[in-house]
Amino acid sequence: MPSDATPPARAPRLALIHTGGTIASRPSPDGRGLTPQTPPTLPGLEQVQVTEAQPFSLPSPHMTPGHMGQLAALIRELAPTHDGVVVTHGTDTLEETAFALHLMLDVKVPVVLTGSMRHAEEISWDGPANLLDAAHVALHPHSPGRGPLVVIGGDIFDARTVTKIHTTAVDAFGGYPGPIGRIDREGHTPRLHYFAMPEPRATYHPTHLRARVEILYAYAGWTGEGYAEAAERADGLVIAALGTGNLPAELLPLIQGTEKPVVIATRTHAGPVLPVYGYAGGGATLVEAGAIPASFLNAHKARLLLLILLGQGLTREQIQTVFERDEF
Ligand SMILES: NC(=O)C[C@H](N)C(=O)O
Repeated sequence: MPSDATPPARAPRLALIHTGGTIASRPSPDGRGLTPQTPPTLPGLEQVQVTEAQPFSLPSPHMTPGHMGQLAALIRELAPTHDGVVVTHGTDTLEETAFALHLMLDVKVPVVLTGSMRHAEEISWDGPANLLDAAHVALHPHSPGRGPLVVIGGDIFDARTVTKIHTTAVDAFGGYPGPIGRIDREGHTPRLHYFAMPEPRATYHPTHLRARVEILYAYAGWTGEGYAEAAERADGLVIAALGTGNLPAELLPLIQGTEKPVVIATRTHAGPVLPVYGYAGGGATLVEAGAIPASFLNAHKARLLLLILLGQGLTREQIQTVFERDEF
């Protein structure tokens, strides 16, 4: 063989992990409604070597932090021998799994989550296009270093900010400030653009994911019903508070009396929690009472961060520092 002969480029290797969701669902034969049954087939990627795995097949409302930990372990195992990883997942809790992986995984190859809003027997079945887009994104040279990504309807989201914004629409995902990239196809050729450079991020290595963290949802007229019981049985609380992180006055003494970490997120769909109001229950008084602002994380992502930090054995003060410095 001549010495300058270049070996043939090897086929890209993609790990495709199925976990269930509508992308794997069909109407069940007994007429009970949609249930996960058959994982989708990846269309039109002949030159790619695909390894498939199905650690479980769940509707995503059945996902738990334990499943997320199992998925993270499987991705760690597959990543060294693959160029990219795609995870198919139900859309209801997809953002939670994406964020848990974001916090726990430091693999070098891109990890991309996708799902579908319509099932395989519907006319507008969006599974194949989302899966193909996700595979292209996972194997694209500009994708590494961005943490786990979510690809739906051609939009590429990061795990920190993505959220499900519609219960039925095909473009069901959004979040503030929006997609970090976009994938389209010119004929069969993918065209991918990112709108920003990758950023460094902190990862965590919890020894367990069993901490009990509960979410309480604030509303006008809440006088703290359910708070004492939740604070008693949980290891930490997250409150989906009002506006910039404010609560009715009755919550202030309850938070003052809680030793366990209490994180204040907002039920408002965009923007940070900021301790600016000084009336009883205003954000400034809650922080003074020891509550931890969730920055721009929604309540369910703040819950996962708190659960992971508790599982790593961090103290209340260390947890506060992670939230304060946006170390996620
Ligand atoms: N579109 C979907 O995947 C919704 C479904 N309920 C799930 O999350 O499993």
